[in-house]
Amino acid sequence: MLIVDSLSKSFDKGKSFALKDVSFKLEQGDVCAIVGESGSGKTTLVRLIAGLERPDGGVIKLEGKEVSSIKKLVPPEKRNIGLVFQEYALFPHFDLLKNVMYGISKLKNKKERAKEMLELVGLSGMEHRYPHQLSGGQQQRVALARALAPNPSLLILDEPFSNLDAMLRMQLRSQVFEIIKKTGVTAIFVTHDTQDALSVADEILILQNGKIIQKDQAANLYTKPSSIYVASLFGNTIQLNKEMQTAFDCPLNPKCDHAIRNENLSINEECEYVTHARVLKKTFLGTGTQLLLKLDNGQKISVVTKEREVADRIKIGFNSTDLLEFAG
Ligand SMILES: Nc1ncnc2c1ncn2[C@@H]1O[C@H](COP(=O)(O)OP(=O)(O)OP(=O)(O)O)[C@@H](O)[C@H]1O
Repeated sequence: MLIVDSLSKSFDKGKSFALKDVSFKLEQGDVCAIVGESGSGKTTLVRLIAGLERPDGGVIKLEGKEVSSIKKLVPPEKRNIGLVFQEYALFPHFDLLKNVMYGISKLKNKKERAKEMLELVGLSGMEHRYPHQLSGGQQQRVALARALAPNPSLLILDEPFSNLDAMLRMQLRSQVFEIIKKTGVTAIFVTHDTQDALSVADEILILQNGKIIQKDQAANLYTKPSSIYVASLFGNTIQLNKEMQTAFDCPLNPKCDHAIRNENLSINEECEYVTHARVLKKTFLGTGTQLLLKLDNGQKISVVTKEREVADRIKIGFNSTDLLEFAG
């Protein structure tokens, strides 16, 4: 459905690449999250797919047709791609119905379609309100209705929840992806929030310095990250370097790198590998406590525990089944 093949883009005459040799495919109905730190190339990738930039190399095909290459650039409005951005980009002087109708040029029954879309996003009855009369979450649902109205072959959502507070973000995230699944549209969702990505995407693509470093199903990315970097994107991870291996008395394969996830560390429980530690600092987080620990060999680590009451001296450990191993 979408094929991205060896895509490259630089902005300073080839001196540094914003994207380098990026290839992936999406099938009809796939929901793929693109995750990466600031500057990793997420926006450049979706701008290339949307036709807002021309690639320096590589090809993009949509529904079997070449839409981008060095030689060819099908304009954005001819790609049948729906876009939803962080800023809702609604017309303030149009009511909701007109805002949604705006995106539909080809369909005859524009009004019915716009009403249907507003109903889909849970805003029927509000057709004649103006954007300023809506909350941020409602405005983002209008933006989604507008993007879906022309029945796009691909929907791109670029950081759509960044402007919203945590509670609303969670609610809207599940509503939006329920709607996306209901319509069966293929979707690309750009985010720097790995929780967003894990909770909604079938597949996650990780970008680092303009390259794909892993593309996998959400559960696999969490359990089988390809590097410590990927592991640490999905939660607090403690690297088991030589000193840490000595502290826990767990000599590991020297040809590989190893790490353990914070949530797999046990406090004051029987484990295969244990050490003792002095608690230097306790910070109450509500759901648990963050501890700054000084292990008996002098290493300092920071961990989060669900315990609220923690003694000043503790036993800390983990089991070999929870080890993450990466080719060095
Ligand atoms: N129009 C441009 N001109 C020059 N350099 C650019 C341009 N657009 C992007 N870049 C550079 O390309 C690289 C990738 O940028 P991009 O905006 O794609 O990253 P991003 O992952 O979307 O970041 P963020 O999460 O901060 O939006 C960065 O080094 C950026 O400075």
